[in-house]
Amino acid sequence: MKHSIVLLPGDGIGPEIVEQARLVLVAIAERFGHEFTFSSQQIGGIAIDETGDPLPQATVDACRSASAILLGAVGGPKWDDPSAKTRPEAGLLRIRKELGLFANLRPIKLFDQLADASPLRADIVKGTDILFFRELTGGIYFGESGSSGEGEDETAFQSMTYSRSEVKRIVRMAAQAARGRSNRLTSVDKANVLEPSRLWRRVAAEVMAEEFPDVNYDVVLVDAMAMHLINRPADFDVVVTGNMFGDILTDEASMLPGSLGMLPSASLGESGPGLYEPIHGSAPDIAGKGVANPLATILAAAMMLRHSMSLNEEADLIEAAVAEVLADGLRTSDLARGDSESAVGTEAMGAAVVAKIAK
Ligand SMILES: NC(=O)C1=CN([C@@H]2O[C@H](COP(=O)(O)OP(=O)(O)OC[C@H]3O[C@@H](n4cnc5c(N)ncnc54)[C@H](O)[C@@H]3O)[C@@H](O)[C@H]2O)C=CC1
Ligand SMILES: CC(C)CC(=O)C(=O)O
Ligand SMILES: [Mg+2]
Repeated sequence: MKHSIVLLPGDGIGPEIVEQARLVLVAIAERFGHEFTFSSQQIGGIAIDETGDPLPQATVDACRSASAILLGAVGGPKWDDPSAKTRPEAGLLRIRKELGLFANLRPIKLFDQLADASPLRADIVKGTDILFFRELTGGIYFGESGSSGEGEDETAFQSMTYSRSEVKRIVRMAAQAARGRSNRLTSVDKANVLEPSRLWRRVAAEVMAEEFPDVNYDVVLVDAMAMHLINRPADFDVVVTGNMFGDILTDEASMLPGSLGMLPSASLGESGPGLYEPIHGSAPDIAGKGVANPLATILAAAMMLRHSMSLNEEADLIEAAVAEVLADGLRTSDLARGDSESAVGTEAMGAAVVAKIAK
């Protein structure tokens, strides 16, 4: 089968990890006789440097006509000047909005082989298998913002807005997914304080009562959820929440499997190409050192095969290959926990996964 894949390597470790995922996709194509074509486009800081725009029109055009998009990460200290006209992160927010990618799926799944990699006790993290649905094109990240005044009077604001239809579509998608899993959905909000959360809670309850009465449904406040996640993670199945809460809770949840470097995500809309990326950022502290963990991006490539191309066997094979390399004892330094001497680098980890697929 033919598929065109747009690569958006971005900044920092982005190019290093996307290259390993590309090599894994090449191995899949060879083994199964598919034809994947790759086209690299610019986004983020590198795009600002080259074109002045973190999301050049050529990138948007290429993404629109692709089968799927694989992104590394954007951002870094070079572009952090608070007075700059634009930022790398604006490019990522815009591509999500332009393509209507309102649902960000972030699976938090434990590899048994990594039970010792989590900073939490093995008996707590055991059995963790959560699928987060983070709303991705609304909420505070897209709210009206501005600043005024000077000196001690200087003030800045960013508003949080959610509409009925935005809540409905993400809750529906999450509830559908719950039906295919353990039939449990938890909605996370801050309805005790925030008006958009109160709308979220009301609309979510309506959708669940009217369309999904068979799904076990509950609601949890976001501050309590932050605690429950590290206290009893195995109690959750599908979780649906807003843009910022989902962003923060999933970085926290990355400590359950042991590292931010292990968590992939899929950003999907009603139709059109999906965008796949690790949940982490551009990790400027390790960029260029060849030590970044490529597994989150490789697992994002597996999600791409499953969700955008219906290549389930191929996706399963990538996930099995990752499990096998971990069973063989391979660890990048983020997973090595105090034993970074024996850790392998980005390329060695990617090559090990490729070898399992090619065999
Ligand atoms: N989707 C994206 O493109 C995102 C971009 N960012 C941007 O990334 C830049 C850095 O942000 P940070 O707060 O440092 O978050 P980060 O996620 O880049 O890094 C946090 C920590 O995790 C480590 N880490 C992340 N990914 C890793 C991997 N694959 N292997 C090993 N270690 C890994 C880093 O070395 C760092 O110590 C900022 O400019 C931020 O805006 C942040 C989050 C998401
Ligand atoms: C715009 C991004 C930097 C937000 C983020 O941290 C994420 O999507 O994980
Ligand atoms: Mg984030």
